[in-house]
Amino acid sequence: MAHRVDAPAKLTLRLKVVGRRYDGYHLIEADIVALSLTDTVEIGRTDSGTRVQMFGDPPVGEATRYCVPVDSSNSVVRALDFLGVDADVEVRKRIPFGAGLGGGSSDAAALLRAFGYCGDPSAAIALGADVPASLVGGHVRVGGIGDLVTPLVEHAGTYVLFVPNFSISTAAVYQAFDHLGSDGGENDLYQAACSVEPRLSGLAGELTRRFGYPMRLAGSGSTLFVEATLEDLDVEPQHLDGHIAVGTLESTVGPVVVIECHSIPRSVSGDGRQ
Ligand SMILES: C[C@@](CO)(OP(=O)(O)O)[C@H](O)COP(=O)(O)OP(=O)(O)OC[C@H]1O[C@@H](n2ccc(N)nc2=O)[C@H](O)[C@@H]1O
Ligand SMILES: Nc1ncnc2c1ncn2[C@@H]1O[C@H](COP(=O)(O)OP(=O)(O)O)[C@@H](O)[C@H]1O
Repeated sequence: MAHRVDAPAKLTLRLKVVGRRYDGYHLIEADIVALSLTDTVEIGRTDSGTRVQMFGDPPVGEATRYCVPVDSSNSVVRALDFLGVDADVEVRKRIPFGAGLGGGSSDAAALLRAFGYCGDPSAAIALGADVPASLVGGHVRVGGIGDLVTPLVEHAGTYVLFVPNFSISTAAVYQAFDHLGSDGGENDLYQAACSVEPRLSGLAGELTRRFGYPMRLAGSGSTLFVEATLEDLDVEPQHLDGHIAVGTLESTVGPVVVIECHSIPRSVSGDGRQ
């Protein structure tokens, strides 16, 4: 019988780089919330080795189906290896990939949860920097390189995410940070992300002028976000999908997918520990 679990996206509300480790990884302090924007991971038994399939739910997830490999680099395949089990897994993607929303990490964490993983969340850092935070779920403070996770009092927020049609490499952003440092804002990676992808600052300026809200950067990008509703921004949703509302808008750097979603508590997004 198949077992189905949600894999929530995450939103980094604040990120400080506080140092660098011997191997070049960055030590961070970040506040992260789990979101009602989710992938769905369906796990079935197999008699013939692991099989992973990705499906994309339009309008947000469809590109992922073509762009995310299902080989040994896929976070789900890596999570099965980590557990030492085989399974037949179908992932329905709604979380845009490479957008700083932690979709790959969350799929891996969902799989660990589904198999009843009860080891130390920090050990799961081997699967990706955001996996320990995804395992704990809800509103958390993250330290170390992403491996030290402290649950925080739940934070109820509604957010509008602006997802452009370009992604930004996390590794390139951290590398740029080493040369540029921070501009002192709430996300230390903003200046570095804009240098790796110059379209980002243009888009942030354009959206700020259009909606009157200062744009915030999700993690290493490319998603920009505000704490507001689509109604506050006077944007009409074109598609309602459970706990999210989706629209699109044109910008000078191409189409932008607009998603309204809200934070979800640890009791439904993580391992439930308080
Ligand atoms: C910035 C954050 C904030 O939550 O998330 P994203 O916005 O990318 O989702 C994380 O630190 C990223 O998470 P994630 O994108 O999963 O990183 P990984 O794939 O594990 O690492 C990609 C690369 O980023 C660099 N890296 C990652 C994490 C870290 N603390 N220091 C680093 O220097 C390393 O070069 C690594 O090879
Ligand atoms: N299950 C997965 N879902 C999404 N991306 C994955 C997955 N497995 C591996 N990846 C790879 O991880 C990279 C980062 O994707 P993702 O986790 O969605 O973004 P981010 O790290 O920006 O939050 C992508 O380039 C993608 O090819």
